[in-house]
Amino acid sequence: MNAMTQIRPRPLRVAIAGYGAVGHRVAQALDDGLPGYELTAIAARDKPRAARDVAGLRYPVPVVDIAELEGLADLVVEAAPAALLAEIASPFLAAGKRAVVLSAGALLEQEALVELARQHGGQIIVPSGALLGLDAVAAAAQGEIHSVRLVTAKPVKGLLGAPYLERNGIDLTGIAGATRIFQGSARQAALGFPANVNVAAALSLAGIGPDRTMVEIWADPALTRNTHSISVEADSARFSMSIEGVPSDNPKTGRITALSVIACLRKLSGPLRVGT
Ligand SMILES: NC(=O)C1=CN([C@@H]2O[C@H](COP(=O)(O)OP(=O)(O)OC[C@H]3O[C@@H](n4cnc5c(N)ncnc54)[C@H](OP(=O)(O)O)[C@@H]3O)[C@@H](O)[C@H]2O)C=CC1
Ligand SMILES: O=C([O-])CC(=O)C(=O)O
Repeated sequence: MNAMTQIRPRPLRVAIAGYGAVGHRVAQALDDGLPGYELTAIAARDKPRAARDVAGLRYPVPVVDIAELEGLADLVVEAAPAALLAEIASPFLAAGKRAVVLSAGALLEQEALVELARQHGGQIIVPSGALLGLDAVAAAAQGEIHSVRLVTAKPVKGLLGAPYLERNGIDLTGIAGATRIFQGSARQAALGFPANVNVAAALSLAGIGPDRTMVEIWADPALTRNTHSISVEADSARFSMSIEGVPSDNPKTGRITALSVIACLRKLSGPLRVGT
């Protein structure tokens, strides 16, 4: 081979598990072209419906069951209901591959997945998702963090269906103003609101863990955006930040969540990497 020959690495094959608000947007970005990546498979619950949509992509890919994804890809983006996390991520991690995990709350109860990744040289990547500031929290965690607090406020329809509401007989439909509906640890928040506050879990994993990260959840009928405010006290810095996310087609999920996955993929493969 000529010493000047350039070997172009083959693109990383990406599978998307869950073709809802996040999966759909990430698939679109991959189909439009993300340098270093190639979309190769999608898992959906309603396969015929997803296949009809996927047929409209520039480069349609097979729509398959979750169990088939690992054979078709080097990395999986998990964008499915939280209960499916282990089923989606385990085969990839056991094969030493990477899993980008959106259902961060489920990860708190699935510590075996981290061990699986460790044993086989795989990696679980939790993107910033709908939150901000995880870079600063992770940096502060290299010193001593005294406290981390998250206050989440969502429009009522961004919270409906959460098991915590059902368990506690909380009916949000008639509330007149901003109402605090939960206060506790990130671990408790993840259990009670598995599809609503994955941000709390991600924050806790970046910082001082799910039992010391404190969370409040508010329902506010006057809000139109999913709002998350974090405040951190550490020996290196004190900071507070807020984000007002525009809901996506799924009112529970901010639009920025899928964009965070796309940015995360770019960061994993690009020649310039900015941020912790
Ligand atoms: N980390 C973060 O910051 C954030 C995380 N999230 C989390 O990200 C995940 C994805 O969110 P989002 O896209 O909004 O959720 P959606 O509900 O819009 O999409 C999930 C998709 O998974 C599909 N699905 C259900 N069962 C299966 C199955 N067995 N195999 C394949 N697909 C299946 C659903 O299909 P169907 O609709 O037909 O049931 C749906 O299309 C959720 O867990 C959400 O809580 C969301 C926002 C922020
Ligand atoms: O999108 C959001 O605002 C946050 C969200 O749903 C989650 O953390 O699960």
